[in-house]
Amino acid sequence: MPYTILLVDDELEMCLSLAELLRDEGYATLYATNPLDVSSLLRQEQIDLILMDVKMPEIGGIDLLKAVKKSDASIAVIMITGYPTVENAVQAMKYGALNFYTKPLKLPELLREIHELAAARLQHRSAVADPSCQLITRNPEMQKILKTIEKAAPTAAPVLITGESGTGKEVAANALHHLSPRADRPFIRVNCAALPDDLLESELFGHEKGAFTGAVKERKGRFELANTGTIFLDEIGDMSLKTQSKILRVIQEQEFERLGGTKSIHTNIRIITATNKNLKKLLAAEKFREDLYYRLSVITIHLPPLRERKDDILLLADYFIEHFNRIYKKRISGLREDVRWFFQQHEWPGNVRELRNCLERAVIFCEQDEIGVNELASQYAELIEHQPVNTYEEAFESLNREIILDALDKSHGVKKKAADILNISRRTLYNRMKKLGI
Ligand SMILES: Nc1ncnc2c1ncn2[C@@H]1O[C@H](COP(=O)(O)OP(=O)(O)OP(=O)(O)O)[C@@H](O)[C@H]1O
Repeated sequence: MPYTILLVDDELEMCLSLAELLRDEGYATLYATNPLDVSSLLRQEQIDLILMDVKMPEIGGIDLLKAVKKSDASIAVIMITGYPTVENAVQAMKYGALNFYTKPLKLPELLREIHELAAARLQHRSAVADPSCQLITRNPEMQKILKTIEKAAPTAAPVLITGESGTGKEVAANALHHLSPRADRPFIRVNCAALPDDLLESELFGHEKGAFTGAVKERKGRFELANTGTIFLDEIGDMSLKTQSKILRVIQEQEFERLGGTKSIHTNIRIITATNKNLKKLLAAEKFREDLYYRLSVITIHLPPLRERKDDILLLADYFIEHFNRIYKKRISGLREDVRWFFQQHEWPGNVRELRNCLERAVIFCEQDEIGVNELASQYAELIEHQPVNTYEEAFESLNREIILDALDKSHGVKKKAADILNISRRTLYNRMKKLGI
């Protein structure tokens, strides 16, 4: 998607000449001569930057700036005026404008600033498109979680992510980092369950030479390496009370010492934690410090298990098939109907990870156009075989009906949209609806 600039000025001439100039520079442009049109444009288009006149008859630029920032703080705004006053410039900066230009415009300066803004935004977008931080979903609960991630990301507030193993906690942590102003700083993950206590502490805080047998030279810990960036403490529920108290101190004082050291090391990091344990239960059993829990859970995100968001199963399946098609140079078009049906019935105890692994294997073994039972690992093939045969047709039909009705509901009855949601052609949708008597 190109970098899109919206021009808001009551002088049409000004809009047209700037739009042409910016288009020549490779940007997509839109313009509004009436500032009252801006809110609907913001809803319809993905706008990256607004160049806004300060003085307009319908609504003042400063009020419009406030409204824009309230609706989406990530949109950059540059104010332009023919009548500069110190008060206006101060107000513009106060409410989040990036700069304040006076007419006649110093074009080279303005263009340079726009190029820089566009480069940063496009780099940020490609980081967000990185699969390690892309949560694929169409589930309404998960959509709310994506909104929370977007809101929480620009802050430095600690985030606690809970959910069963394989639900995407690490992906969410990655997204939080990549959407934050720390995106180009380190993102350091530590699996707190993987190491015994002493080793974990040395891993987290580093050690001085001779701190313990085997510490032949000094070593920086993960907190030091993550300085100015984000540290992601995974499986926090498995951490000992002793290590918990040390983490609490880092949060409270933003300082720590290496093992065997006396010098305090100052650190500026954002902490994201995750666990698949029930921390409330650990609190009750006094296995997790309450004070630390409250420090870590300023923002909490709970990722539901895959069985509670069945509408994501086929979407994720298609996504993984595409992904592994690229890796293994295959051209598999999808799942055979009986496998699709089974995928929606299965409980997926290993959640998205299990689905991903299942499909990686299937793509490797598949020699046909679609993945059938034979390409699935034996445990799945057995499960499919043991499905009661007489109810299969019925169950399949009722499930199919449910999925189609759900898509029609989501698309407000627009069949083209429903077909897009289901990732099938409009003709296939019509045929299935006819067959099911919808
Ligand atoms: N919504 C999603 N979209 C795309 N990929 C996903 C999604 N959720 C999970 N994954 C993929 O599933 C796998 C497991 O996800 P992840 O490692 O984030 O889970 P987790 O909750 O951190 O698991 P654990 O508790 O075992 O560490 C990863 O390969 C990840 O890329």
